[in-house]
Amino acid sequence: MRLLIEKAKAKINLTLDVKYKRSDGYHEVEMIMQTVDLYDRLVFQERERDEIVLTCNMPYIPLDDRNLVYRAAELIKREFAIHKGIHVHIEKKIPVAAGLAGGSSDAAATLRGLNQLWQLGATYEELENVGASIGSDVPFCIRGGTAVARGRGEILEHLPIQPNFWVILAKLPISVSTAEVYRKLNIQSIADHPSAIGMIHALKSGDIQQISGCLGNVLESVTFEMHPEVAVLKNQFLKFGAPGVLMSGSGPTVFAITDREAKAVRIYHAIRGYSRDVFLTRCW
Ligand SMILES: C[C@@](CO)(OP(=O)(O)O)[C@H](O)COP(=O)(O)OP(=O)(O)OC[C@H]1O[C@@H](n2ccc(N)nc2=O)[C@H](O)[C@@H]1O
Ligand SMILES: Nc1ncnc2c1ncn2[C@@H]1O[C@H](COP(=O)(O)OP(=O)(O)O)[C@@H](O)[C@H]1O
Repeated sequence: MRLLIEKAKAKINLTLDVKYKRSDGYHEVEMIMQTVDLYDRLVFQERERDEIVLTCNMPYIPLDDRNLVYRAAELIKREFAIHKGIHVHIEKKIPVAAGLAGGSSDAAATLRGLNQLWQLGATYEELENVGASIGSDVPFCIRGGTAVARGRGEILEHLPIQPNFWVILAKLPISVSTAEVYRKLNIQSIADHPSAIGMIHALKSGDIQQISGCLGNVLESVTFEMHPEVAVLKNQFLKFGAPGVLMSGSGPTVFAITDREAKAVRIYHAIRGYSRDVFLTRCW
């Protein structure tokens, strides 16, 4: 029985803008997405029987078709008419319901992993198309890196840049519903729309002050209103001297960026006094 291991990396949104609410209920977005080097590990092992079996190191993650890994495996089996069984062990490190796309990245890793294990020959583009039916963030997570995401998040423009800075992530012990945050967003009241083009220029320049100045997320104020402690956490990061601080996605994770290792380590230790889930990582 063959065995395969895939990393499923977390993402952050360096910019997140919402243009309008669409007639299908989704929001038209423009976001600069960036993978960071914090990842779940997925171990795939073939089974004799034609079944999907999930196990996970975290007790409260559903192991049935509510899990995005299960849905991804089911989908790829149906799409490619595969009648084989698979056991996927999910070793979670990415906090759940955090705005870091942990579930989406696990689903993307499942599509990549099974494509390889069963030698299906699907291209990244084909996997992105399959992934879009699982969730808006899944297509980006197939390739990761740095990309502009438009549409509901599934229309991707991959950017040939490799940003080089430290990312300190902190998540408070609260869960945020993405659907609820989008529902509560009042698009008319958005005063400051972040510029994806501005961020692309800043990333190309590599200047951390310029990158920091371009960070922006229109969902921040919605989540801050629902959970004021997230705004407090952002202010703590700023007090510790982080050049750029932003909430990722619909939250509640807040991240800080810096190009100096000593500063990153200092901020990491300082913020641990305010939040239990803190990670010192890099973008890739
Ligand atoms: C906000 C973002 C930013 O990257 O990330 P997270 O905070 O979830 O990590 C994404 O837009 C989240 O994408 P994802 O979490 O995959 O969303 P989906 O499962 O497709 O949708 C969950 C729900 O969010 C709302 N939704 C999602 C995407 C979008 N462009 N417009 C929406 O209105 C819809 O109500 C949808 O039913
Ligand atoms: N493999 C998975 N890992 C984490 N959460 C999952 C997974 N599959 C389904 N979920 C569910 O998806 C929801 C959102 O999880 P996640 O992707 O971590 O959040 P976010 O989109 O905010 O980054 C959670 O309620 C969780 O129960």
